[in-house]
Amino acid sequence: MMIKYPNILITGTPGVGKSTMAAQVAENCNLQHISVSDLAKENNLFDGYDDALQCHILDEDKVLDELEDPISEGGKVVDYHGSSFFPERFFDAVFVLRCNNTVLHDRLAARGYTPEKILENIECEILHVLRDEALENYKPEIVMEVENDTVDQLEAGVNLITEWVKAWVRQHDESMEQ
Ligand SMILES: Nc1ncnc2c1ncn2[C@@H]1O[C@H](COP(=O)(O)OP(=O)(O)O)[C@@H](O)[C@H]1O
Repeated sequence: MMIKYPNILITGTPGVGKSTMAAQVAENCNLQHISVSDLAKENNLFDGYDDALQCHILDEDKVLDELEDPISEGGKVVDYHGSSFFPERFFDAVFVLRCNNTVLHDRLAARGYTPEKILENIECEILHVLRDEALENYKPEIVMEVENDTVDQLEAGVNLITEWVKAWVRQHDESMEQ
C-alpha cells in the first residue's frame, strides 16, 4: 500500500526562521524541503527587479508550474514569505512562524539588510500581514501560528509540526484500510 504524506507550507515574515524550521521538519519527517526563494533562484523564475523593495519579483506562474508535480506527489515542506498565490488545494496545513520585534531586528541586521528594509519587515510582523494572508486564503482550522524567538521554541515548533505530520499520516492510513 502506498503511504500518503501531507504537503505543508511554512510561512511568515522574512527572518522568522522559516527555512531553518522547514529544513529540520523535513529531516525529522523524511519529507522534502522546498524553499520557494531557492527554487526561483536556481531556475530563474523571476520577472524583473523591484527597486523599492530591493528584491527580485517572483514569476508566480512559473513557480506554480514548477511546484505542480512535486506537490502532487505529496510529502513537501514548502517555505515562503507569502501564501496567497498558491492554490488552496496545495497544502494540508499552513504554519505561520512569528517572531518578537527585537529578535527579528537582530536577525535581519545580521543578514545585512538596510534599516529601511528591516523596518518594513518589522512592520509586516507587527501588523500580522502574513498571518492574515494565510487566514484569508486557507481554512482557519488548518492555519497554525508558531512563536519562534528562541532555540527552545525552534525545537518545540519542529516537534509540534512533526507530531502533526505523524497524526496526518496515521489518519490517512486508517481511512485507506476502511
Ligand atoms: N528559533 C531560533 N532561535 C535562534 N535563531 C534562529 C531561530 N530560528 C531561526 N534562527 C536564525 O535566524 C536567522 C533567520 O532564519 P531563517 O530560517 O533564514 O529565516 P527565514 O527563512 O524565515 O527568512 C538565521 O540566522 C537562523 O539561524
